[in-house]
Amino acid sequence: MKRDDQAMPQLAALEQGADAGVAGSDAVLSAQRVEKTYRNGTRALDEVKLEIKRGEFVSLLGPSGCGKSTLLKMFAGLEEPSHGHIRWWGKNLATVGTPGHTLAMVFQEATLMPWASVEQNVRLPLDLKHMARNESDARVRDALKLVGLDNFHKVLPRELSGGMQMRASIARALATQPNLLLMDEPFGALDEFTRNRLDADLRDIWSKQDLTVVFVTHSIYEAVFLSSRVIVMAARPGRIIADVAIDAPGPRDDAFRISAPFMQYCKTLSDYLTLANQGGGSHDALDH
Ligand SMILES: Nc1ncnc2c1ncn2[C@@H]1O[C@H](COP(=O)(O)OP(=O)(O)OP(=O)(O)O)[C@@H](O)[C@H]1O
Repeated sequence: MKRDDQAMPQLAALEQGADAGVAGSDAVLSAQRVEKTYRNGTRALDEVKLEIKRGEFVSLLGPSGCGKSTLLKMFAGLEEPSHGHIRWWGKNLATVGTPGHTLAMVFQEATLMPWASVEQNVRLPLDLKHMARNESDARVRDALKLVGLDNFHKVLPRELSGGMQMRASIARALATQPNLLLMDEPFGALDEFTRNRLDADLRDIWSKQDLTVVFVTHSIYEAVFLSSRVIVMAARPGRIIADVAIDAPGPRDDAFRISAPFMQYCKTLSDYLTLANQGGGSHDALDH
């Protein structure tokens, strides 16, 4: 496919990053020529090269089956690459969990214990670490406040709406004070209004903390609203076809959702997704 680096500067940047090879000192995550073939022969990922820096909010966007969840699971250490390797803070998985190098994952389902209160659910990972009660009390209180559930400590999950259950799930992750938060389509099952509110709150939480986020989504609008950078993937085999910086000035609020830059970014990502759905974009760019 013909390429035009003038029209698609982000692609040139993507390739520079990939060619740099060794992750920079502020790299939280780096995937170096990562491939994944499952036991049944499905080639889920092909030569993924990606570096994510401290403080970025990166969305993985692409059609069903392009390997977004597979890549996220590898970032969480839940799957191993068939080839290539992943580095966390420039090191191997053994460093994860050391101070300043902690990660947490939020899944599409809230996965709360139904018999336990919100507070007990959020405390669970801290109890598993045998954290002193006064410290875990403070962490649970702060995390529930951050997600807007301060008045719901004693409530059972079934008494909460889907959006509030997801808030509790995010609080459970935040209570561990992660430096890296991996989120696999956490708001995909929610109605649009609730999803927009949670997106706005998540963006707010991210902006106030030393937090790097990798977020899987199918939604162009959600990706543009949330992200500092969107990675577009295509399927069969799963691969990265574009790396788009979302450099929108000003606050990301409801006005941003109807602004000209927002629409322009959506158009750019939509063009890439069309290319992905047509089976194009083999580690390469859209023709303009
Ligand atoms: N455990 C597995 N064993 C075999 N194949 C798998 C496994 N997990 C995923 N796959 C396949 O790997 C490919 C990528 O799947 P993955 O779930 O990573 O894609 P995705 O982009 O997250 O899709 P979706 O948006 O539908 O969740 C798909 O073809 C999928 O069927």
